[in-house]
Amino acid sequence: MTRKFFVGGNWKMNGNKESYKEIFAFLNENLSSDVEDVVVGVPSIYLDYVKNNLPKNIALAAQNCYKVEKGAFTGEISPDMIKDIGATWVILGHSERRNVFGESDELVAEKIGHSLEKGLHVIACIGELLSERESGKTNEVVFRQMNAMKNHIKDWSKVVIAYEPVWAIGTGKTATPAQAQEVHQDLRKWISENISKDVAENVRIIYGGSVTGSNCRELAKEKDIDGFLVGGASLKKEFVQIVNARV
Ligand SMILES: O=C[C@H](O)COP(=O)(O)O
Repeated sequence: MTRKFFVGGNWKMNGNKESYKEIFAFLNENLSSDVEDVVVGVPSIYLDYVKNNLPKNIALAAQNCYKVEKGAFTGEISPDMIKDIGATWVILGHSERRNVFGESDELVAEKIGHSLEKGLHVIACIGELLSERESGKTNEVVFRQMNAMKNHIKDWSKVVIAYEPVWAIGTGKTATPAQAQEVHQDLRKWISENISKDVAENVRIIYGGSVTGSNCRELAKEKDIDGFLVGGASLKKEFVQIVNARV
C-alpha cells in the first residue's frame, strides 16, 4: 500500500488579506520544504492573492465551481477560471454545499466530472447527517453519494475522497478513530466491488470533522485514513502538526 498522506485545509468563508498573512508566516516558518500533498481551499475572491503568497510547495484549491465551461451563470466560477489563476484543485460536494445550498448528489457528480475533464484534481466530499447515523444509515448515504459520482469519474487518480460526517464538522465532536476507520474500510470495500480493486487500493480516503493538532495522530494511525480535510484548525498554527501527523 503506497498511498501518500494528504492534508487539505479548507478556509471556508473566513479571513481576509490581513489575517492570511499570519497563515503564510506560520506555513513559511514551520512547514518542511519537502512536504507533499498539502492543499489549501481558499475563498474564490482570494485565490489569486493566496497563490502569490503561499509557499510554493502547497497547492491551491477552489472551494466550489460550476459544471459547465462558461456562460450566463451569475456568481459562479468555472474549472477553466480556477486553472487560469494557477490553482490545481477544487473541493466539491462539501456538506455545506449539499446542506446549506441544497446541492444534490447528481449536481455534485456533474461538477466533479466536468472539473476532471478540465484537468483539475478534485477533493470529493461525502458524509452523513447525525439523524442518518443514528438511524443506522451511514453506509447507505455514503454509498449513494459515491454511486452518483461513479458515473462521472473516468480517472480516479485525480480524486481524493473526503469522508466528513456532518455531525463532526465544526462541532468539536470528532469521530473516534474506530468510527472513522470503519466507514473508510467499508468505502474501500464498496469501491472494490463497484469500481475496481485497483481504485480501492490506490484512492486516498481522508477524514474531516473537528480534526485538531491533538487528535490527528491517533486518527492517522488507522490503516484506511489517508489524511485529513481540516476546517477551523487550518487557520491556526496547529495545521502544521496535522500536516505532520504521520511524521
Ligand atoms: O472541510 C472541512 C470540514 O468541514 C471540517 O471542518 P472542521 O475541521 O472545522 O470541523
